[in-house]
Amino acid sequence: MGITKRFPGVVANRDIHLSVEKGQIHAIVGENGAGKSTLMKILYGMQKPDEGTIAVNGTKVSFHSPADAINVGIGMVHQHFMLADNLTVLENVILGSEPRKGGVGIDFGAARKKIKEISDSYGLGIDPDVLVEDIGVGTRQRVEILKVLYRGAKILILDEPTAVLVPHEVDELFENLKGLVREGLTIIFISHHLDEVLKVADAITVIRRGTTVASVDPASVTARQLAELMVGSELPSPETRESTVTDVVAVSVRGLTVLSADGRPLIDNISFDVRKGEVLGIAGVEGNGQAELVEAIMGMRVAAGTITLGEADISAWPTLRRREAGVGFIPEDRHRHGLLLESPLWENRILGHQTQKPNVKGPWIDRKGARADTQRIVEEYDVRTPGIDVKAAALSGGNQQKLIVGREMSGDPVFLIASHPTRGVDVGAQAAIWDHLRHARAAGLAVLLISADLDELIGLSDTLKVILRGRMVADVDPANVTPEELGSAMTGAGEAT
Ligand SMILES: Nc1ncnc2c1ncn2[C@@H]1O[C@H](COP(=O)(O)OP(=O)(O)OP(=O)(O)O)[C@@H](O)[C@H]1O
Repeated sequence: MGITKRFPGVVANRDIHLSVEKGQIHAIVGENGAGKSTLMKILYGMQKPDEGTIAVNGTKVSFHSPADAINVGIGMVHQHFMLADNLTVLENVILGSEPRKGGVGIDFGAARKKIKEISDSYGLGIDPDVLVEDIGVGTRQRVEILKVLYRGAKILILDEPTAVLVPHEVDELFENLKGLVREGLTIIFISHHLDEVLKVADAITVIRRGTTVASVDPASVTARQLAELMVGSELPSPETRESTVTDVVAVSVRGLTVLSADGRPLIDNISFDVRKGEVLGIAGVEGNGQAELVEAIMGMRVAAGTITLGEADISAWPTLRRREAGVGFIPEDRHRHGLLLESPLWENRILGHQTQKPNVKGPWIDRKGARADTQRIVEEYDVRTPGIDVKAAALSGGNQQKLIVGREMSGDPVFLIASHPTRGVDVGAQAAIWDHLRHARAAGLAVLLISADLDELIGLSDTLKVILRGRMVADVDPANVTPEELGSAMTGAGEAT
């Protein structure tokens, strides 16, 4: 009640009132920077509010750390899974809260029994003894949920839980969530996917500019009305109408192969062309080689095969030289590869572009040029920030993403690798990014698009390929495929063997 949280120059939460009923699925929606994550971090003890109170089951609580939140039954499932691949499900689940046997040693038997009980009673279908590296994305997410339940959570906070799932996994997740609330648990989740919110939520709270602006009954609103409540704009569509594909090959990849440390092919003999004015979409369940493909093309990973940009064989070039030759890169992990979180926005504008205009004049960094161009990106891409001197860490996730997209589309790249370009951005910003991509494409940009948002992938792509276990296994016509059909192709259903 009355939660307020200030950061220098911003009020992230202003007198927020949120009341979540036990046994319900409660969705939190709002545009980028509205204050959703801040509110969830406060509820999970990661941040302290400046004002306001939290009550759980009628009792006022005060959190100093997530441990305090867990103690009163609040658990959080983060968007980025935090599981160790080389451990089993059981080892991952008990990590940090291992049951002890007689004071020494871990009581694996007790842990296994408890995991089985939780899995059975909520229908999660989890085998405690498999290695995490051998299970798919949907199962990993259920393991994350189980991990939180194992610690006694009765209220689960999920941050954009469907971002990495294919359609049938989304349906499964929703079934699981419904099962959890039937057993009396409570779910709070953040999502930018309004149609999904309407499908699964019992109640919706809309946050705008730091404060709660509406509590909505999902049965009585449409996705369009919800979008209007959030951002005051209409729901966009990614659809690309006219083709701008030319005959000129911008990028040609031949026989690209990437091996793992133990010699397994992560990318197996992949070849394709991207022509000027073409968006080549790659559909695949996360972890099927997309990351390695992109890193190989960017020169961040050793690979066999050839990559030709225009007339030049760039296969042996370092990353910076590839960028200088006109390759733009919107990375999947914006924190690891996209931004220096502790540096101000204008320095982040220079990152990866430190040898290019407007960031340099002769041999020197041109601070004035970089600052002016950062200001331009902030305006053109609607990056909500108190200024260009704040640290990148101070921006909300969606606004960080807009900054990266703006930077990578600057300087007229000839080839853009866009990995999940609109992940975490709200519907309004998504429409703006789609427009920028379409314009650049019409002007001749070649784009390699990787996205878990299948509507986006189908809508923007001129050509669409499916990647599975490091190989391109199918070509799909984006004009005639539904997200459900594409989802099945991605999981290998119907794959000719
Ligand atoms: N550590 C921080 N320091 C300074 N400002 C911050 C910090 N964290 C968040 N903010 C600011 O608080 C506001 C709310 O951010 P928050 O991350 O809660 O938004 P959000 O609704 O989760 O957005 P998104 O959908 O983009 O993830 C934003 O203006 C953001 O810039």
